[in-house]
Amino acid sequence: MEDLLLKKCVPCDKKDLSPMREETANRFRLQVPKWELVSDDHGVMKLRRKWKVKTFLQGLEFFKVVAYLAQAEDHHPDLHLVDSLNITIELCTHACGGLTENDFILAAKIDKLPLQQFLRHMTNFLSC
Ligand SMILES: C[C@H](O)[C@H](O)[C@H]1CNC2=NC(N)=NC(=O)C2=N1
Repeated sequence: MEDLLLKKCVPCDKKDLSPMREETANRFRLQVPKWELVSDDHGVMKLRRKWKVKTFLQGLEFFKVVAYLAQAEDHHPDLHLVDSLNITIELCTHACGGLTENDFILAAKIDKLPLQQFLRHMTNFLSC
């Protein structure tokens, strides 16, 4: 499997786009092991990772860094900041209601962002 970091998200407005199967998703996930594979109430597969930030404002700064990456890739994660300090990012491809390679590319690139400055404990750097 090619290095996700060397790839770029592709436009996902194509009608023939279909979500990957769980087996394929599990294979891709080996490259982004900090992300869990989850299914929502409608059975839509997503990637999810959690962090704890130092302050609420740092949470928003965290989002801003992720947002610039998302804009550059034209692929947009769901960003949650709950109970002031708890961040959850979920990735799926809305256009097809499931996971595509784009989600794994973005996950790999988020993992490489220098986010330590925002995080509450160094132990949480690897997620909490
Ligand atoms: C043309 C462009 O690729 C699409 O509008 C993108 C924008 N960002 C997106 N982000 C996500 N997460 N899912 C999408 O289907 C999606 N579509």
